[in-house]
Amino acid sequence: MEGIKDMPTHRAATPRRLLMCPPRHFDVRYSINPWMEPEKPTDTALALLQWEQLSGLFQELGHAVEVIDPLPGVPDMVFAANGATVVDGKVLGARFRHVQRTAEGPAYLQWFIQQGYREVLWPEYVNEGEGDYLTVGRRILAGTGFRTDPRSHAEAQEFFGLPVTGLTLVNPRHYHLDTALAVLSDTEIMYYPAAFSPGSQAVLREMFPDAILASHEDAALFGLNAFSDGLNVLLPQAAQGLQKQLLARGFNPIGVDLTELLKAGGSVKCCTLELRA
Ligand SMILES: CN(C)C(=N)NCCC[C@H](N)C(=O)O
Repeated sequence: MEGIKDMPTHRAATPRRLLMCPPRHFDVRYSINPWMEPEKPTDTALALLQWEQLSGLFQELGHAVEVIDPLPGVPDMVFAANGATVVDGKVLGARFRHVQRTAEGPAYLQWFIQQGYREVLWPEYVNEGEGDYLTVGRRILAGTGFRTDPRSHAEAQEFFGLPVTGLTLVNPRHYHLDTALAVLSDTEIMYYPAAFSPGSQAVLREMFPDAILASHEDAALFGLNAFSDGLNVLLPQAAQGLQKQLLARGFNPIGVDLTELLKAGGSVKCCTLELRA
């Protein structure tokens, strides 16, 4: 079995600080990704209930959850992961590709300023926060292809002073990096190879030869939109195959029902912005 002897036998959760935004104004009124079908009904109360269950679970697991108030008129603001990228207490603001989400960038940035964050950058180029920037140990993986401008990758590298590796997404159903790849620990990831260009697949194989590879079925169920604290991995309930793979590697997979939010193309990770001190 590939590299199994090198895998950690004892895993531990580390407490995190997370920012979330309740979906009080949740709706699907426009379509900017293939998951969004505005003609289908949505249930805001159910979205809020599912979100509260996720937030409650994080707290039961020992994580601190901060909350930003949702603005009316921007129903996708629930997807806090898109609101910024925070590493070493530095905040790279988000500049959205689509006009429907433009107001979210300044709203999130203002929250950080009000909270006393001092190193805050309003970006020059489009980037959709942790939707496309995922931190693995002291490296950052950066998506492009649908949302984040590739020129933003150099901007992020310069701002954070950490190596940034660009990865190109090629399948519109995986329009953000965190729909196709999840970070499990400081050295481990899981991903869906077919979501990436051939060159980016080769880069991922080179960097993470022992990564968990998701099946087409699990990736299509948004199974890679997951949050890990190093032990517990919260992911969409339906992604059963990934849950088995995670168990076999010593993680504790926890299935979560966020089906209402999935109507807008988001799930566990999308709702969760990690505030890295
Ligand atoms: C992984 N993350 C953060 C996300 N995938 N975010 C969900 C964004 C959904 C929104 N309707 C959009 O299309 O922007």
